[in-house]
Amino acid sequence: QRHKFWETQPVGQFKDLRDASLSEGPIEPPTPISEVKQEPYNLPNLYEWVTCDLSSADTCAEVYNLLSNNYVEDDENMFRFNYSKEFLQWALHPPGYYKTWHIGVRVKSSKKLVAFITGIPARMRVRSEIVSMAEVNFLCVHKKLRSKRLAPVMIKEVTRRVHLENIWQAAYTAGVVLPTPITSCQYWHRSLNPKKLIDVGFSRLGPRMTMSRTLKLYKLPDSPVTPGFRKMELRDVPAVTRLLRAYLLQFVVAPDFDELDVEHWILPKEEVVDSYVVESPEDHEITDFCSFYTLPSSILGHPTHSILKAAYSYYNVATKTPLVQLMNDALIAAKQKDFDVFNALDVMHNETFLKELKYGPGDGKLHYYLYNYRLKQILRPSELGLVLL
Ligand SMILES: CCCCCCCCCCCCCC(=O)CSCCNC(=O)CCNC(=O)[C@H](O)C(C)(C)COP(=O)(O)OP(=O)(O)OC[C@H]1O[C@@H](n2cnc3c(N)ncnc32)[C@H](O)[C@@H]1OP(=O)(O)O
Ligand SMILES: CCOC(=O)c1cnc2ccc(OC)cc2c1SCCC#N
Repeated sequence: QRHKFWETQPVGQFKDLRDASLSEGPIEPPTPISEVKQEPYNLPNLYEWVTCDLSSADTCAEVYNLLSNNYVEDDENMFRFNYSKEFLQWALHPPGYYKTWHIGVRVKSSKKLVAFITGIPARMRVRSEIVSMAEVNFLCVHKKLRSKRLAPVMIKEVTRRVHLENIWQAAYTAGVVLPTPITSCQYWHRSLNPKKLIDVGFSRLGPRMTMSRTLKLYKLPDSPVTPGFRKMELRDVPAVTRLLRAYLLQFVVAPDFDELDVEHWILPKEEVVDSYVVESPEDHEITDFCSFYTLPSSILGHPTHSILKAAYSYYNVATKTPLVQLMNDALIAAKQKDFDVFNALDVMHNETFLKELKYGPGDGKLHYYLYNYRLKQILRPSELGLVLL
């Protein structure tokens, strides 16, 4: 199919896939900042660019409402992601962020926010290369303005603003297939509240299964079983950083986190991100950690249920505790916090525990992309060490 916009972009093109002569690395060289377009791209007349300051409660509320009503829905329109305001501030204010990369489009007359796209800076490792990238996310055009080719303008504008900071690569995910995924991952879901998932129509009672038999199947202990399993604290940041950096080295693409990054991305934040460490009772060494983030979804058109409370597996490292036991404790911790479902992608070592812990495969796929960086061949999900929000 024709990708009229994406065919113009420095991304792996489908026709290149069989051309083994193409080398791995940047597709286009950087250009001098003076040659980067200095002024914003043209929008259709009725609209204007705005930089969204997420530290402003009013602007954050406008962004929240736009996404809450117009962001990603599953193919059956059963759910729509409902990122919270606190989550958006966390996701968009990492160390070194640029306010100018939080880009909105308003209607000139009414000042209504009708489109949004964001970038955050990230130091990424691709094989043995450390590459400064933008992580692009939260691309959203109001439902009433779809199919007007606004998305390519949003993408070109965030690209321009990233170029102005002398960054030439990006990473992003999408549920849609675009030129060209570096890998395609599968979502897996572990029921924590099977009755609610059946009520909303996501799950169905298995054949020869009663509701009570189903509840029993997914029942978990009341508290984590691993000795020394506790909430992560600020004092654990150095140890968790060491564990995570060593663990991520085995993957082809992974973030190059330092202690400041770990403090921002992994330290627990109420209703945003939860993380636990295993502190060995003998020598108080931190041997393992697990983490998950909170991303609720609106349940569309249900008479009694309006919100699905979903936890998403984030970064997990097990060096002494079996990974399956660590991840079962994560399930137990999430159930204690009243989550309805625990979701995980088949990235990193996740496929080693999914079936044993009673995850079921989802029907959606998540494709990962790099902008202006070619990989010689597509990766297996287990070669990917990156989770985007
Ligand atoms: C060096 C720095 C570089 C930084 C930039 C890096 C790249 C960052 C790239 C962005 C990464 C975002 C990651 C992210 O946020 C996570 S993926 C979530 C994207 N958002 C949603 O799905 C929300 C609901 N949908 C919408 O708001 C609209 O449908 C959107 C805005 C998605 C498209 O609006 P529309 O009104 O439905 O469509 P037109 O305006 O008429 O435009 C059609 C063109 O847009 C292409 N399209 C459609 N969906 C796309 C998607 N998810 N990524 C990229 N491209 C996408 C499509 O292929 C076509 O191009 P083609 O003709 O070539 O095929
Ligand atoms: C019960 C299992 O499904 C989800 O948790 C869920 C929730 N909200 C969504 C909103 C938009 C959406 O659009 C793709 C999917 C979901 C999904 S399934 C894929 C995410 C995961 N895991």
